[in-house]
Amino acid sequence: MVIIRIALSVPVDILFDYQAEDASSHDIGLRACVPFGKKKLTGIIMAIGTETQVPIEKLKSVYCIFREINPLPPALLDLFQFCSQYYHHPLGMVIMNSLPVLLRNNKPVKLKDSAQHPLRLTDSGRRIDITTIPARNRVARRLLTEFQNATILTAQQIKQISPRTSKLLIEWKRLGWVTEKPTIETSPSKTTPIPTLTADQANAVTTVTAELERFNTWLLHGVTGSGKTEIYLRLIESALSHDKQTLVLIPEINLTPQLEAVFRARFRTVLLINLHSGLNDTQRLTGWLQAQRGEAKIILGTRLAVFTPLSRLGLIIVDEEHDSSFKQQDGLRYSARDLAIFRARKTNIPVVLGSATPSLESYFNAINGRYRYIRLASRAMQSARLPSIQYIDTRIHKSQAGLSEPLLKALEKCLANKYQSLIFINRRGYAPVLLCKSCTWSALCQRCSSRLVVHLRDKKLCCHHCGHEENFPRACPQCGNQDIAPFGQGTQRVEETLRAHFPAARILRIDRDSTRRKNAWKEILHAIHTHQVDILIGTQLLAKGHDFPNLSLVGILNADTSLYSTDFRASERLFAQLMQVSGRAGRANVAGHVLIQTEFPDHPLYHALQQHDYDTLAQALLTERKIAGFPPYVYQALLRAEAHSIKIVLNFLKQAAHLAEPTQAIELYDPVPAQLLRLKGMERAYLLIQSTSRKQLQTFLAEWYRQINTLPTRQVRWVLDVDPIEF
Ligand SMILES: Nc1ncnc2c1ncn2[C@@H]1O[C@H](COP(=O)(O)OP(=O)(O)OP(=O)(O)O)[C@@H](O)[C@H]1O
Ligand SMILES: [Zn+2]
Repeated sequence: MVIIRIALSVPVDILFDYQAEDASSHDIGLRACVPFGKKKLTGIIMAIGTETQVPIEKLKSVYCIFREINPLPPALLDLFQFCSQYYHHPLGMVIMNSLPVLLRNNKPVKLKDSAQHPLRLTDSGRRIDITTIPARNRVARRLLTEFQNATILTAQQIKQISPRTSKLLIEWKRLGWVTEKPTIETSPSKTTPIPTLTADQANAVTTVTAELERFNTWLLHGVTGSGKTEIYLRLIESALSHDKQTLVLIPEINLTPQLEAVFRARFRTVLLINLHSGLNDTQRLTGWLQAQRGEAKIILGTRLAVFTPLSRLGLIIVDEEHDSSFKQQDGLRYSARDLAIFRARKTNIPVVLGSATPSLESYFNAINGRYRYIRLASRAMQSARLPSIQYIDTRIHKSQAGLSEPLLKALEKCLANKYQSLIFINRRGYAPVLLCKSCTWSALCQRCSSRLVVHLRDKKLCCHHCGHEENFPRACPQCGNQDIAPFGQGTQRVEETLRAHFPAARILRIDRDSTRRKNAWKEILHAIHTHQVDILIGTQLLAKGHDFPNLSLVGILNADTSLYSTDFRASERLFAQLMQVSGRAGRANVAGHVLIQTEFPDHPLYHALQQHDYDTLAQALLTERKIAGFPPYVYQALLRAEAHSIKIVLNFLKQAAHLAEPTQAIELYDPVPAQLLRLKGMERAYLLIQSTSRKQLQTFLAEWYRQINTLPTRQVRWVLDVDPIEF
């Protein structure tokens, strides 16, 4: 009897056995559809055997095994296993949630488009003069133009240009203009000039390339504008020359257009896919399959892309490795950066973590020799220097609507010089709220323990935690006072003030609202690069990764709000963020200046920032952490729980704590309510567990997880959060 053992997306961490006479060991990693209770479910075959614990009369037969696409490779199955064990999350849920939606349902994959090979423009195709095609052949003209821009087009992309191209393409293939043959031609295109590496860059490239064949975690710590992207390009080029794939992980979908354009321009003949969260189901499946088949050579993506099957993986790059977006904040709370390191180790290939402001964890590992450490101390462009940083003491310089006189003066000067400037508003824990000054009533969200944020433009109050929206009240609901006004500076308020002050300036506000539309980012970036904008106003979205050559002045508002936070990571984050946003200034031929409004100009964090001195601050923070017993000196996990009332939650956590058998190596703390107690109508609390030994913590968690699962938890939702970064 042949038994297949399947991982299904159900909240119990076991494999399920089914009979499947036609199965063989080649089927491991394939999808199979099986009966499950009254339902049909599709899961992944993890093992094949001849024996089962299930009584024969209860053993059911598989409906079918889907063999139209290749099985998930063993290395990927290893990654899933590790992920499930390390984060204590059911294996089937780990796997199924990482797969493209079209692979999760009970149907075979329709391979019509995704199976077709992408087409590549040949040299003779490139030489065709577009004007030789009659103007009335609009489809032909558009298609050729697209090919001449991108060189490689997938079936999907071609279909988007026009659904009526098949005849045309048959003809073009016959003429030798396009071909299905993949190329491993890796010589970079001649059209974009390739810079000569700086000494620091050259050193980085040589050092890593010398060890492309084996696992190492490299921390590439280069100041803002030091040209880390160029290093990535050279490393990718090396990987390509061995016909290997590179996985590039980035924190934000907003950063992809810029990076994608740079990569495409450099590697015109190579298939690059972009697996971000904005794709539709078919696009995602297509890219995923091209990656699995090894056709896509460069895979660019956010967090989830770490789970892409890659048959010829040779290099992983994690850009902006310090960014908290790499950690998933619900469900399976994985860190894509940490999984990338695991994956690289298993595959025996290098993983490069790049940042101007490494996380303290990575920095700690680098100075201890666990990671290999590469530093880039200066900016890549000869003319570029790190910006000058100055503080505006807001106790002396009073401000109008948040903007002080010296900052307004500096903006004026920048405008006169025709340079761009950026006003950055630190939003963390600070946004404009509606306040009644006579009775101190403020507008609260009904479902979360948070204040509603004022959106001036559409006269709405919004909850930034659950998305709830309501209209402005006419008067204070508590005392009837009609004079209720927004309090605090949001991006919209600052925009209004600046517009009034500089009526001729072209001002662009960038926040979640203004970037939601499809292609919004592409248009914004285009506007900035073609200098259709004088002043940018934005929040965290603008802080990272961008390269705007003409940006000279950065003004920072509300930084102080994070200085004295209770979160032990607040200083690290604030420093990273300020260094990143300051780093947008003066990256090319214009000098950069940064002005920070603060009430605490003498704070050590600001001192370090002014000196661009990452090390002094990092060392100081590490010392603090060591004394206080915080990561990276200990390893942490949270048991997070939520229910309709905090009493139920705390009760559950106490029961769970009771089940635990802490050893000497494990510290178990009392349950505490979360800082944001109510979220989307649920009340939340957590319990902290920590240990100086990661291994012991894991052993403890595995046993404890098993026991918590035996508790009656009908009213409670709970999850283990390993290596939590938010409390
Ligand atoms: N060797 C070089 N010679 C001249 N210019 C270079 C060189 N390398 C990179 N540059 C240019 O320097 C600028 C900054 O490079 P890049 O955006 O890669 O910096 P970065 O290290 O990623 O910085 P950040 O961490 O701030 O994102 C870019 O405009 C890039 O084209
Ligand atoms: Zn809410």
